[in-house]
Formats: sequence, C-alpha cells, structure tokens
Amino acid sequence: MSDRIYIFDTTLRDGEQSPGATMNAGEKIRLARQLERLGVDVIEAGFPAASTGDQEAVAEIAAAVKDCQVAGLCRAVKEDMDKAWEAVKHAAQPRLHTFLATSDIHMKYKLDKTRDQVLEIAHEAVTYAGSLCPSVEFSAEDASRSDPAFLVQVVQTAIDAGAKVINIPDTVGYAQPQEYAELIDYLLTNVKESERAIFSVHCHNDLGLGVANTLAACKAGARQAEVTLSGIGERAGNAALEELVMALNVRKGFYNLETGINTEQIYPSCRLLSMIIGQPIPPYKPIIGGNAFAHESGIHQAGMLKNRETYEIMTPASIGKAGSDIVIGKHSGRHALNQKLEELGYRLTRDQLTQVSEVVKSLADKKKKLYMEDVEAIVLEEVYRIPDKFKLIYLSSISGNMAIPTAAMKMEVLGEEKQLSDFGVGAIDAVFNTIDRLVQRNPTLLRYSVSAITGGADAQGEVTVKLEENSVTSVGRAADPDVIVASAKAYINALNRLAKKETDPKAEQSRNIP
Ligand SMILES: CC(=O)SCCNC(=O)CCNC(=O)[C@H](O)C(C)(C)COP(=O)(O)OP(=O)(O)OC[C@H]1O[C@@H](n2cnc3c(N)ncnc32)[C@H](O)[C@@H]1OP(=O)(O)O
Ligand SMILES: CC(C)C(=O)C(=O)O
Ligand SMILES: [Mg+2]
Repeated sequence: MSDRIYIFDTTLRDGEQSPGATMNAGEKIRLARQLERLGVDVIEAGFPAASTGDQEAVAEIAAAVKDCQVAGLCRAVKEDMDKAWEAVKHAAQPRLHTFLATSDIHMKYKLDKTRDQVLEIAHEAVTYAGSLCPSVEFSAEDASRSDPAFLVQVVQTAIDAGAKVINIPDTVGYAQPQEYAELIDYLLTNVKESERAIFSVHCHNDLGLGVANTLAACKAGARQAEVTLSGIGERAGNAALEELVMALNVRKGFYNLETGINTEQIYPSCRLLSMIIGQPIPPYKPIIGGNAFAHESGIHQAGMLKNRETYEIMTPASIGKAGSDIVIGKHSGRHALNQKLEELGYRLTRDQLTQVSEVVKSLADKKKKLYMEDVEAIVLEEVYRIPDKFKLIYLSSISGNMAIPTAAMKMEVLGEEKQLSDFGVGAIDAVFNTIDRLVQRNPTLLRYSVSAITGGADAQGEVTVKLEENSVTSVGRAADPDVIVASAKAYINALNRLAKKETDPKAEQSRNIP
C-alpha cells in the first residue's frame, strides 16, 4: 500500500457550510489559487446544484485551477449531477462527488428509502456520474453510524459501478478513533478487490475528534483525507488540514505517511481564509493561533532560550509563520526579560534585572496585557531615572458633544511656571496640543494606548505614549483614575525622556534606546 495521503480540501464546500463563512465567487477563486499553492490534491469547489452562483463559482475555479483535481458535490440525483458536471467539466482534472446516506436513521427518516432502494440508487448514481466524468467519488453519508455489513454492500456496489474513490464519512462526529480505524480495516478486508478504489475519510468535529479520527483511519489504510483550512465546516467543523498535515509531518516516524502539502503555505492559507470570512483565528488554535509559538512562563522561556526544542515540536517557519515569541507577563523569569531587553538594546546588571523583574511582575498582576513599551518604561523609571524638566501643576479639561474640547494647563517648564489653554478634536488632543505649546515642542505621537489597571468604573487608567522628534523616540507612561490626567502625565513623561536624550545623547546611545 502506498504511503501517500491525498489531501482533499473541502473548505470551499463543507467549510462554506459553516455559519457566517459564505464567500463570493471572487473570494473563492482567490482561496482556490492559494489551495493550489498549498499543494492540496483535490479542491472540492462547491455544491453546484445549490444555486446559480455556486455553479458559476465552481465553473470559474475549474477553469482557474490547473495543478489539482476540482470536485463538485452532488446528491444521487440526475439533475444535481448534471449541474455539477456542467461546472467542473472544463477543469484540467475534474471529479464528480456524489453521496447517499447509508445509516438506518438517515435512510428511514431523511430519505424514506429501504436498504435495497439505497443500493439501487447508489448503483445508478455512480454509473451515471461515471458516464459524465472519468473520476467519480462516492460518499456513504453517516457511514460511521451505518451497519458495517450493509456498508460493505454499498461500497461494493459503488466500486463495481466504477467509483474510483470511496469516502466513509463520520458525518456527525460520532466515531471514536479506534472504532473508526477498525471500520476502515473491516471495509478494506471485506470489500472484494478493495484496492480498486482509494478509501477516503471525512471527519466532523462534534466531539473534538476530527483530526484524531482521520489520523487513526489513515493508519488503518485510508489514503484520502477530507479536511478544511482551520477546521471550518458544518456545525463544529471538519478535521483541520493544518493539524492533520503537521501531525503526519512531526510524527513521520510513527505514521510513515506523506502528503504533497507545502507546509510553509499553511499559515498564509489560513490567514487568507480568516480575512475572507472575516473571522479571526483564535489565539489558542493549534498550529496557526497567535499563541501556538508564544511562550509566557519563565521556566518555558528559559528552556526555549537554551534550546527551542525543549518546548517547540515544530518551527513557526515550517508553517510559514514569523519567529517564536517570548511574551513578557507575570509568569516570565529574568532570562526571558533579559533577552527581550537586550533585543531593545538595554544591557542590565543582574541587580538591575531583578529590580525591573519585580516591578514588571507587580504591574502584570494588575494589567491584562503587558506591552514591551510598559517594560521599557519600567526600565527607564527604575534604572535610568531622570530629573524632570517638565512637570504638570494643574489641568482642567472641557469636552462633550456640546463643547469645543479645551484644555487649560499650568506646568513647570525648565524651572519656570507657565499656563495656557488650547483646543483639539477631542479632550486628549486638546491636552497634547496645550502641552506642546507650553514646552514649545512638536513631537509626533507614534502610539497611544490606554488600559484599565483595576476593574469597575473607577478603574485606574494607565496610559502609554510613544513620541518621536528628530528621529529620536521615547516612551512615557502614567496612571491615574482620570484618563485625561493620566494621558497628560504620560505625555509629559515621554517629553522628559526626549529632552534627556538631547542633553545626554552619549548615555542614550550606549543604551541604544529605540
Ligand atoms: C452531509 C452534507 O454536508 S450533505 C451536503 C449539504 N449541502 C447542502 O445541502 C447544499 C445546499 N443545499 C441546497 O441548496 C438544497 O438543499 C438543495 C438545492 C440541494 C435541495 O433543495 P430542495 O429541493 O429544496 O430540498 P431540501 O433541501 O428541502 O431537502 C433535501 C431533499 O434531498 C433529499 N436528499 C438528501 N440527500 C440526498 C442524496 N444524497 N441523494 C438524493 N436525495 C437526497 C432529501 O431526502 C430531501 O428530499 P425530499 O424533498 O423528497 O424530502
Ligand atoms: C457530503 C459528505 C461527504 C459530507 O460532507 C459528510 O458526510 O459530512
Ligand atoms: Mg461533511
């Protein structure tokens, strides 16, 4: 038996059955081209009988794609098959995929057909599809809940009628890995000349076992896996392409199976899908999630810095993603903190590092997300504390939908008290404009972020600003229950740091502050 697993991607068909994942024809073509680049063997482009739009989209994909088969799904109904064939017939490698349910519950309640009738319909459908298209796939819908002995009869009928691929779907995600592997093995053993067809699996994720079932079935002899990008699909979705492929890659010694997937196109493909359907990739998603290569705990980070294989079983580059990320948070240790600070150009002594680490941890206890700017501000505050040239004395601010946002401020500027008022498009803008005029500077605001350190309406607001003037940047940070006051203090804090860099450029250079 070959060790090649054919990847049948159904993102554009079963994936589109995911609520909210509808794509227009242009988007489907873009994604189909990306799937071709990814190296899938078959693209199931849609269900042409569903609508004229779907039929046209499938036809356009069939015309656009050259390097893989393009399949159209159809019920075991002549009109559906005609529509599907019309759509895929111009593909370089067309495939008709027809299906019919074989479980007692589906046959009785959904189709209202007996077993004998289902055998007859399956025979007629595959024969008719084969008269149109050289490559026919037959799916026994709800196979995993079908009587295995009857399933042997159905599969035998479909192969005898000319089906080249036999799909055994776990339509409702009911199967368990070992049981499903045993079903595949049972069919391969009991269907006569089973080697005339490629056995395929199509697993849903209702119990979170889509990928596990697919892997178990491949180990048992299935050679086509039906999957979707990011695992999107009907209800809880399908087995995820990226998880299946990377499991086969990372555990090659265990499975001894190969795919034709260019794994470096995995992340770009999933990103494209996410952009098209407007659904962000959850950070905790295996392989492609934002956290999949992020390390937050000190022990993990220290291990990673010594040898990344201590906590990573694959590289981000292998799936086409930028490097691993060390995230500074409350679980971070000094190794990781030092590494991140060195990347920013800071060289701290051991004592300084301990001092900064303590403040970072206490801030992380209060704040949901720590930015590197926060950490940098702590370093500047704790290690390179500087005398202030500019100080806030008082601030009064007017805003609202019936007022021109105005700030009136008094500041100490180079030892001299000054006061002024100015306007802005909003309260914060008015404050920053007033400060600029008081200190007679005009920096560019590169970043402004505000977050609540504590909970409730009386939360401490913490503001971080990043300024740039004459190619020099600086970060300022301040907290206050009033976010307008916190903003003013953070802005003044950043201005003080800019001023310090001007008066002591050598010191700043040696620290290489970005
Ligand atoms: C497991 C899967 O993912 S299957 C694929 C699911 N995808 C889709 O359903 C694609 C979108 N579907 C559609 O646009 C529509 O359902 C259509 C155009 C296919 C059919 O629409 P309608 O004619 O209005 O039928 P409706 O959807 O209400 O009911 C389905 C009919 O198909 C029958 N049917 C279901 N599966 C099959 C099959 N594989 N072969 C033959 N008939 C089938 C049902 O028994 C039912 O027949 P009935 O009208 O005699 O009761
Ligand atoms: C049409 C078939 C293959 C299907 O999507 C399923 O059974 O889940
Ligand atoms: Mg399905």
